[in-house]
Order: sequence, then C-alpha cells, then structure tokens
Amino acid sequence: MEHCVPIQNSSRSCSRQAMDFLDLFQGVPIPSFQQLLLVSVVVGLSSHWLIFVRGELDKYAPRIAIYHSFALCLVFVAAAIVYPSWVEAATASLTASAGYLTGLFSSILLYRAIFHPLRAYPGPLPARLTAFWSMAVSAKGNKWHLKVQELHRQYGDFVRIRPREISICHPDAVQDIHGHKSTCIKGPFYDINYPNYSLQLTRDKALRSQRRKVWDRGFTEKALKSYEPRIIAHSLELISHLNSWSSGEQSVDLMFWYHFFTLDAMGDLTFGKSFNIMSEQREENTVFKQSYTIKPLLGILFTMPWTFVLFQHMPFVSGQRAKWIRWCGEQLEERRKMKKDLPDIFTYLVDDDSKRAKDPLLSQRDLVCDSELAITAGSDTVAATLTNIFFLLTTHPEELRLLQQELDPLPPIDEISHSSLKNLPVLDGIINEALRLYPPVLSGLQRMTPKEGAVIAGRFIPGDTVVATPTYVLHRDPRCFPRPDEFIPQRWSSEPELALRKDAFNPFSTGTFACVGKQLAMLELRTVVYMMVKSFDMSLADPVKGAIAFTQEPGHRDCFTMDTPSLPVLLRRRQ
Ligand code: HEM
Repeated sequence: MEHCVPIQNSSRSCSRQAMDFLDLFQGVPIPSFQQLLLVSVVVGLSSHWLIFVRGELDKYAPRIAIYHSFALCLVFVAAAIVYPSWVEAATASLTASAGYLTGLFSSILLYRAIFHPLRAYPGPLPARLTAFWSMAVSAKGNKWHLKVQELHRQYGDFVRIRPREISICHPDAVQDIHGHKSTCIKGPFYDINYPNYSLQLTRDKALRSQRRKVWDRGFTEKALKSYEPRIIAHSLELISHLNSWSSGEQSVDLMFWYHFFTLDAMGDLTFGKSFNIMSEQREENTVFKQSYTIKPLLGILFTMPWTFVLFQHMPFVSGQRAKWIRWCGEQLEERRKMKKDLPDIFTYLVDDDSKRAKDPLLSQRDLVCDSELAITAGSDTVAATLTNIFFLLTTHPEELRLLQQELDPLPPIDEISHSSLKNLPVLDGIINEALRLYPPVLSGLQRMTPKEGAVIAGRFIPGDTVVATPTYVLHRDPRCFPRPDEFIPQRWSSEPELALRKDAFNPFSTGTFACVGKQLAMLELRTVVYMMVKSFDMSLADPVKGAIAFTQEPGHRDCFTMDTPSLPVLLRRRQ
C-alpha cells in the first residue's frame, strides 16, 4: 500500500498560511528510507560524472560548500513537510545525505583507482585515491619533501603522489616542465587567492606575461644597482646589532636576525621605508609574527589547495587575512604619497597605475597582493638560505676557513660594493651548495600539462595532469650530484665531476615563471655572508643540539617556502 503525506494528522502546530502551503503536498507519496537511499546514491553518482569529474573546481570550494549546505537544508525542509514526525524527518535527511556522499565518494574512489588516465602510474594506493593522504603525511611535522624522496626511491622516476598529480624526478623534466619551451601552465595550486591575483598566483597566460613585464622592469641591472646602497646599509645595520653579542659568551639566534634583516630590506624596497624590526626588535608584536606561527598549518593546507581556499573564508581567518591585506594597502598608500629620489620595486609597479585603471583585471587589490608577494617571497627565502649557509659553515670549519681566505683581502665592510663580491668561486660555491642541499622551496612547483598532453622526460603525460619536479629530491639525486648529502662547495668550481647534471639544480625555478628576484637575492646573500664572515668568528652554541635540530628534529619544514630550525651561535669579533 502507498503511504501519503498525512498533513491533517500532523501533531505539529502551524499557522494558517503554512497549513495552506502544506495542503499542497497532501497526497504526495512518502518515499521509504530505502527508496530515499537509492535515489540519493544515484544523485551522488551523477554529480560526480556530470560535475566533479569534468574540471578543476578547487577555487570554487567555498561555493561548493555553500551549495551543499543549502541543499542539505532544503532536503531537511522537504523531509519535515513530507514525514509525519521530526525524528523521521531528521532520519530521512541523514539517509539522503549519507546516500549522496556514498554515491559521490564511491564513484570518485572507483574512478581514481580503475578508470583514471593516470592509473598506469605507480604510487601508494591511498595517494592514488585521495589528496587527503598527502595532507595527513604533511601534518606529521611538515616533511612532505622527505616522503616524496622515499616514494621516488620506492617507485622510480614517475610517481603518482596525488590522484591528479605526477611527481617526476628526472633532470630532463626540469626543462620539459619549467623551461621556456614548455607548454605547461601553472597548476590549480595557483588559484589559492582566488578571486585575487598576485603575479605569482596568476594562471592566465596573457595577463601574467603583461604583469611580469612590469615586474621585470623593477629587477633590471640598473634597478638593482640603485637598490645596492640600501641593501648594504641594512647589512651594516645587521652587523652593528650583532656586535652586541660578539663577546663569545652569550648566544644569539641568527635565524631570527636574518628574518629581521630581510623584512627590513624588503619593506624598504617595496614600501619605501624599513619596517625597523632590527632597530626596534619588535617582531613579536607584528603581523609577521602571526604569519610565522601559522606557516606550518598553511604548509599542510597547501598540499590540497581547495582546503586552503576554504580555510581563508572561515570567519576568524578571513578577518585576520583582511587585516593583513588592509595593512599592506595602507603601506602602499603611504608609499604612493612619498617623493622618492631612488627608485624601488614599487616605483615600477605603481607607475603602471595608468594601465591598471584601463584594465579592470588589474585591480588595486591585485597590486596589494603583489606587495604582499614581494614581502613574503623576498624575505622568507633569503632568510632561510642565510640560516642554512651559516649552519653549514659552523659545522664545516674547513670551508669557513677557505671562505675567510677568499674574503679577507677584500675592502672593509663599509667600503664594499657588490661588483667585488661577484664571481668569487668559494663564496658562490657555498651559496649554491646551500641552495642545493636546502632549496627554500622544497617541493615541486605545480604545473599542468596542456589539453593535448605533453612528453616529459621521454614519457607521454596525459592532458590536464598536474606535474612537478621535486626540487629537494632532484638536488639530492646521486645521478645528478654524486655524494649528494655532503656539503662540497667545490662541486661548483674545481670538482665539476660532482655536479653531473647542473640542469637539475633549480632553486629559483626556470623559464617564464622563474623567480624574478634571483639577482636581488644573490646581492643580499653575497653581501651578508661577506660581512658576517669578515666580522665574526662563529660556532654553534650547542654543537650536538644544533646538528640534531638541522639534520633530525625539528629539521626543515616544508611549508611551500621552507621553515628552518633556530640557529643559536656564539659570535666573536674578528680582528
Ligand atoms: C634565495 C632566495 C630565493 C629563492 C630560492 C626564490 C625562489 C623562487 C621560486 C622557486 C619561485 C617560483 C615560484 C613558483 O613558481 O610558484 C620564485 C618566484 C618568485 N620570486 Fe623568488 N626566490 C628567492 C628570492 C626572491 C626575492 C629576493 C624576491 C624579491 C621580491 C623574489 C620574488 C619572487 C617573485 C615576485 C616570484 C613570482 C614570479 C612569477 O610568478 O613570475 N624572490 N622564487
């Protein structure tokens, strides 16, 4: 016998209009829970095949979450109308939701395991089924780069590390994926700031190349020459602060000071004024402190970009983000009002305002995102590299001695120019070797093959596949760099047999999307290393603890840009 909606029998009290509305449903058959389950499983399956499998939806995560919540409410309201009691209505809504999710996820899992175009690529089963696996791995101490290394050792050069993503550990893949001739575009990771776009987080090719031209003007040789005196001034300031710790009795954490230094330098070059973090040592109270605290969490979310997009929309987080963006916007406004004799990065970007006004895609908000990019990309990476260089020098006194021999004959630190620091084999060898062992962007940069697919490292990869070269793993591949885990700066000069595939060395990336600030970074690195080595003798405050911190726990953390351990050292002023 068929069951119908028993409106008149309902024990719930309703207003007159509601009763009239409910009357409309009188006689509608009440589906049994089994029927409901079956229908919702079919809806789940269909939504996978009709919607989710058809394209990338990462950036729409908040919208998808809202639509689903809305649909759940609708189901509950419908159930409340149709079923005679609240308990039944709630059970029906739960049954429908469970059925929908079962249909959707079993279809997704089955498709990824059996029918997916990447099914032939090896990789651990959980990685092939869901990106949550990489997130779970990353949540255990942000060691994703080490996991990828382990996977390549187990499965070979091509590993399916996520359902849609292949990690390719082969030196040829660097040019095939990142080089100027590559047909790959940026992957879904680069939508994390949607609907805002910084230069780095712009996937549209035409818009990107237009913006990149503007950025490039801020990093020409002439522009860099004009930044040099400011970088030298900030480096001298760093040395003068560190002088107060140079009795050799009290330890000082270089990791913090390098962050202070790079933030002040980038504040100066971006907003036309130093943040004065070194002089006021007020980092504790700044927005920067917050960004360090949440960096490991962001590193975990980045492994599955749509979770980051969702996270950003959460009430508390979006408030914090809005605060930071507002702060960048204010700095930018102040910078606009400044009359500057010397150009800085934003002389070039702000000068481009006329173009921005004409092009609605280049909004004020995008400019703010660009300023945020300059600060974060330009500070974290250089600070991490300086920290790593000085860990390596304090643990390899012979290399430190060779560096001192090279740098000691140079002019005193307050008379130096960058031209005398270029092409010094020991200095450049040490910087390269630190970047090889500890690339500040440890994991692969997501790129996506074009619709028609692409041949990468001799193998055809289907279209719309996310691909990456795992920088850390490639840098430590013995086929490219024999004795890969050893610090041997000479491999970049007198011992080329230890750098068999220099093209696998890719700390700044390469091709159209390569780091725009590479030369500025080299200017900062050479200047600070030179001044530090010329000014101080140094040793780890606690050699055993220090070595463990860098090589075991906590070690380096993969948070897109690297997070380094602290580096407490004893400094002694050199005569
Ligand atoms: C040791 C220091 C540095 C390293 C290892 C480094 C590394 C990188 C890498 C690997 C990328 C590519 C990121 C991607 O494709 O997602 C990149 C991009 C970028 N870097 Fe650097 N970077 C360093 C210093 C700097 C400095 C000092 C600046 C100055 C502002 C800077 C600004 C940028 C910008 C704006 C981009 C985006 C370029 C684009 O998408 O066209 N970087 N960097």
